[in-house]
Amino acid sequence: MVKTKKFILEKTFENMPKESDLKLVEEELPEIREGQFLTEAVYLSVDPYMRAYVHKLREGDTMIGYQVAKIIQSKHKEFPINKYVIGDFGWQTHSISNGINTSGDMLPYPSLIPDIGSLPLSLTLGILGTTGNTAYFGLLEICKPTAGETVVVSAAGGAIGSHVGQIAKLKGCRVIGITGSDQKCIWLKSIGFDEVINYNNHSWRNCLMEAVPRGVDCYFDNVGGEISSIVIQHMTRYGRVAVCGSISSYNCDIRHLPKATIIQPWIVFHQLEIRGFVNANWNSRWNEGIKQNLYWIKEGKIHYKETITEGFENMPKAFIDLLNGKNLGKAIVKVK
Ligand SMILES: NC(=O)C1=CN([C@@H]2O[C@H](COP(=O)(O)OP(=O)(O)OC[C@H]3O[C@@H](n4cnc5c(N)ncnc54)[C@H](OP(=O)(O)O)[C@@H]3O)[C@@H](O)[C@H]2O)C=CC1
Ligand SMILES: C/C=C/C(C)=O
Repeated sequence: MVKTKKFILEKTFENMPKESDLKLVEEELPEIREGQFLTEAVYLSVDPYMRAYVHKLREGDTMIGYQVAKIIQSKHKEFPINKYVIGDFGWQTHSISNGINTSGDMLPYPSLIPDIGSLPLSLTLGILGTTGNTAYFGLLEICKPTAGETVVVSAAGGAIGSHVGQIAKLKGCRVIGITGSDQKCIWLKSIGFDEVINYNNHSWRNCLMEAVPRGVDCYFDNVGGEISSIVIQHMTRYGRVAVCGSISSYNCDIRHLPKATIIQPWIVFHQLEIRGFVNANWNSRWNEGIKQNLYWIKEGKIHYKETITEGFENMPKAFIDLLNGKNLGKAIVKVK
């Protein structure tokens, strides 16, 4: 009999989650049946959507999330023992799966991890997985940047933002990142961003104006709220906005969202295209994104960082750290 450890939602989050909202419990798993396999988690992904989607959970439910896991028992011919799998197994150490996605978000998981050579398996949760493909398809298919254009990306020091900026540079664009700390600004400059603005600096709006003298052609929006309203006011005619996320609102009760500057006049008179998207939109091209990002990493054209927290029991801390902006690049928990 195998025991799993898992985090359940003890208390629905109010504003910023607290560690006490989550409870670590143990549960005995049954023997696997024909068509099932048993996994042991190696890396857990730590993502903002866990906060945004938590309203779909009831108290007592296992927290949602993706992980890289090793198959330790199998009665499923497509998921053999000792292989590694990416699965929507939630915040738990051991899981039984029948190979079918149960989270309902339509990403192509569970699936065996792709061949990434000697690179760390954790990358398949980040730059060689969902965040990598979100950056790749969101930027190229919605913003459609062309050489010489100005691209702004918010949450630039995070997993998706840092990747978006580098792809835009590869396409010949001028790239401005907006992020929340000087340490992140320094790293982003070192990997090729033309300008990086710390939104915690009170003069950040002026810095943005100076950084985009010809206006913003493309905005990759990870944060929403006032930062995005300000960027959108600086867009050029026919500018394109890819709305990837709105993390500035995730900790707010939907009835008490912060007010942001009205942007409709700029949308109308500059004839902007603003489009939201979810990464699963490109499921049919999923491997194309992975292959391209792998190629860029191997060629040294794209750089990445991971913030790895050790220990399954530290998952709540890693999650709260992410919401507080403490991660540089992709946030991951290493189980052992
Ligand atoms: N549409 C889709 O298919 C997907 C969308 N997403 C979305 O993409 C965005 C980025 O995700 P991801 O790269 O995984 O996460 P990140 O690695 O970017 O981590 C989140 C970052 O957001 C920033 N942040 C937190 N609170 C605020 C705030 N109030 N205002 C501004 N910035 C804030 C912090 O950095 P800082 O120091 O800069 O404040 C933090 O590090 C999120 O909005 C997420 O929900 C993610 C996956 C798929
Ligand atoms: C599909 C992921 C969405 C967010 C909001 O993170």
